[in-house]
Amino acid sequence: MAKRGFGLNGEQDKEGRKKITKESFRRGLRIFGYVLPYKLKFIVGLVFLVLSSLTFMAFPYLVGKLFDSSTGNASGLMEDINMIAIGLFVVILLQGIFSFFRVFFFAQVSENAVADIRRDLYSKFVQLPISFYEKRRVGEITSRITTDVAQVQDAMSITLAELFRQTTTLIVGVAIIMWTSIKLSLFMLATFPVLVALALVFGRRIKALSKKTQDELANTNIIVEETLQAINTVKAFTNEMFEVARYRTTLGKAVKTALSAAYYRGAFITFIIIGLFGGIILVIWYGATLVANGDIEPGSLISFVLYTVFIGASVGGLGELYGKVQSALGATERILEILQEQEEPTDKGIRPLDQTPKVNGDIVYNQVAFSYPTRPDIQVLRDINFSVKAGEKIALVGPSGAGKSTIIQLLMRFYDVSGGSIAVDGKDIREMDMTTLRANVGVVPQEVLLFGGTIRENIAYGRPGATDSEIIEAARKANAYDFIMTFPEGLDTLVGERGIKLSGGQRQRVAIARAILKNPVILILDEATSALDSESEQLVQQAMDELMKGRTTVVIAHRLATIRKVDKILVIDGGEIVEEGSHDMLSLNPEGIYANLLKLQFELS
Ligand SMILES: Nc1ncnc2c1ncn2[C@@H]1O[C@H](COP(=O)(O)OP(=O)(O)OP(=O)(O)O)[C@@H](O)[C@H]1O
Repeated sequence: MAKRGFGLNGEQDKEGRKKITKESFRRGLRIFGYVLPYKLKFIVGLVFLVLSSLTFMAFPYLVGKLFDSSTGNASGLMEDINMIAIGLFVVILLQGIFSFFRVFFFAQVSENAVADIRRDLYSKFVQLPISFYEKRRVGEITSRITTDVAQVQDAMSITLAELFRQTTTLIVGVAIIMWTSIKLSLFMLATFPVLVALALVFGRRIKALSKKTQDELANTNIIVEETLQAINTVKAFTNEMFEVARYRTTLGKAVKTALSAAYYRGAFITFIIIGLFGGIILVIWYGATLVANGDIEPGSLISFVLYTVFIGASVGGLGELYGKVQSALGATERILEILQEQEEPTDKGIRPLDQTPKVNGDIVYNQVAFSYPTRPDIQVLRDINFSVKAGEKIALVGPSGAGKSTIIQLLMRFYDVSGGSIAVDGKDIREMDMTTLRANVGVVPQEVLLFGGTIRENIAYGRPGATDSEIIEAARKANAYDFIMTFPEGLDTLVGERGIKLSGGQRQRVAIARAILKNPVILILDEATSALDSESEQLVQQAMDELMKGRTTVVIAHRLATIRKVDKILVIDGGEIVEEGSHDMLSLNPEGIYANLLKLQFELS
């Protein structure tokens, strides 16, 4: 299936950066809706930002005056060296204090706002329909909640403040130097910013190359991971040397890119030393001639040079920030795109299962046709007609890929039918409340995935809030209690990635216990394809029989021996019902697919 990336429209580059246009900026600002609840703190942070930026600008001025007073060129308050030095300390102290509060308040705003964004994204994720996930890679989706949100957080806390600080430095700095000496300012502005801009371009190239180096190194790691994970296969095919050669080739590429990055890095350092410092020397040289001619005071030259460095740094900083703003806009756009997706019409409140209305359990499929949204060109089901009365049990059998799982996915409204209708208790499920529908259906899937946590939590997932005795009762009925009690921690045994690994049959019994606890009217049993050993199989089967009692049940059967007792068997092939009837009836038709499947399984076993 073709997976499609998302959020990367024509205007975004490979790294997800967005061109800054008026429109993209306007849209990007929408994310600031999340700042609104914290606007007071944001404004306080902004005030501290202004204060810290302005005090910062007083520093070069005072240093110049300090120099002037030492050479007797100052007058008034600025005559006293000690006073100026104290003034400098005060400036630095204030700057330090202001910066602390700026960081403190902005962090409060960004941390809270970002947590709100994450919460909304996650809540959106779990409520989006399955079809949303079919079109996207999980990695891409999770990166919305991790990388993209982190970028927005950066933008709210650091980038915004830096943008403001650098712009103030630039504007106020240029105004002050202009006021100090127009001639020297024009000279400086004609040289220094150009050099800084050049350094910026240079820096970008280096960054791109280091990224390429990292990507190539990552490629070499993929080989290591792949081969080590499949080391048995590598050895079985005696492909050790083939893998070594493959690794060596990719490693060679990474070294080549790393070296060319190093070449640029070296050149960059040379450029900084010669170019940028050369630029400063030029400014000092021209300034010194102005001092010699009596055009400006020596102290002013010192302030001037300091302002020049500040201005240069802010020009460089703004260039960096431009890239960051672009990335943040791209990230914002991708986040907003998800937040605007249409979610499933499920209940938004938490309603306990026992307060959900119960259905009767009559199911009718009427001329159901279906194509998956990702593959509208392939018709997976056509003209499916069958009915199951409340409490009846039916089985779906047929070759792999026939459409059995699809039929039951439609019952849970993971997808809507493309044609025809499915009714429960005579009502089209599209008109039913989705939460009520799903709350009435219990599933024991083919591949049981347990959540990381205890066995108790995993069983209780069937009905959050179930009491201990209910959980134990469910585990007993599911034939799971005995094996659970063989673990020293019993129900508190951890399963999942960091816990104990349960066998296929054990996992199934936990899933059955979960379903028993849910106590659904309609039950879907998707038999495991992988064979269980006969003892485990018997325990699972007993548990399933217990679970089926009194429920409308649809079994997807792989082992025909288990479905002799069902009321009706539907044989599915190529998306259609090709045979229908009881076991006794179908097995009597020697030409029939069911009879043949039976024969085949009998011969195999
Ligand atoms: N999410 C999906 N997107 C697109 N096509 C799908 C999707 N899931 C299944 N299909 C296709 O639909 C057809 C029916 O698949 P389905 O899983 O319903 O078969 P099945 O009878 O349950 O098979 P099995 O017994 O192997 O589980 C197959 O051709 C499959 O490739």
